[in-house]
Amino acid sequence: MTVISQLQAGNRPTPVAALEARHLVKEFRGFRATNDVSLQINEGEIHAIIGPNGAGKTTLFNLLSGFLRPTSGEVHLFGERVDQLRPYEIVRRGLSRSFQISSVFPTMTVRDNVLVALQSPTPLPHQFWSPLSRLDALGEQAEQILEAVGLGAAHERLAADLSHGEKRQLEIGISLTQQPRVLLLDEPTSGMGSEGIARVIALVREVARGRTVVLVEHNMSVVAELADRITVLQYGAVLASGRYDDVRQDPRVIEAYLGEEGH
Ligand SMILES: Nc1ncnc2c1ncn2[C@@H]1O[C@H](COP(=O)(O)OP(=O)(O)OP(=O)(O)O)[C@@H](O)[C@H]1O
Repeated sequence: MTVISQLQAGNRPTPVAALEARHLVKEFRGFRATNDVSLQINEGEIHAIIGPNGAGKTTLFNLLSGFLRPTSGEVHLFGERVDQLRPYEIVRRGLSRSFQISSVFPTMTVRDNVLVALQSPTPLPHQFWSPLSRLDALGEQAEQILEAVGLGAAHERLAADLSHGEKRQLEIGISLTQQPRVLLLDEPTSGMGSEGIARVIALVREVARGRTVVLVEHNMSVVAELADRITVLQYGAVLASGRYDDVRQDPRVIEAYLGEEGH
């Protein structure tokens, strides 16, 4: 390494870890679904977690968001250890997630779905019993969120009548009600056609402004479009982690996963 390159490397600002896994292990009756996973997700980045079916992506998401307690290891959110906290306590600290299985109430309107989420006791418990003026303010907030996720024109529709893609947009809107600094998205484009996928890519870019996004995603062109860095899981362990263009050339990754997809 030359002096100049050393200086350049030295001058690079140290990235701030938004979310960090340290030697995470999760065992289900002796089976290791998560096997010594350490990874750092930097503030402001879009980070994709990929891997073949059964590689442990959902389990890792559940560990990062407090829906599962690790067998061993730690999770840190902005430097604070959170792996022993309950999911709502983690939400209060700035992490929110969407689910592969829909969290939308089908018999309510799109707007009411967002309103209910805005009134949930997290992150501000005193909002639960709100005076009417407070509800007006929440109504405005709901409209802004719907606008942001591209559902501004759909607010009076029943959630059940939304297309699959629109439901995913609404789910992202619901996650945004908690004003997360870190947003976890579980397969945001699953089951979508190319038009829906293009819309979700644009939406994720939009919501990623000023926040950190971690997504589990099977569609490699979506990953290539969106991710600053990726982590590849295999058999519960990290196979590779880094910039997409570097990781996709890793022969182990090509063999384990990307090769299957013809990339
Ligand atoms: N609650 C559980 N009890 C027992 N085994 C489990 C449990 N949850 C997950 N597993 C196992 O852990 C492994 C990882 O599962 P996980 O759902 O995390 O993988 P994944 O990468 O998300 O898969 P997919 O891409 O198919 O959604 C699988 O072998 C699965 O059967």
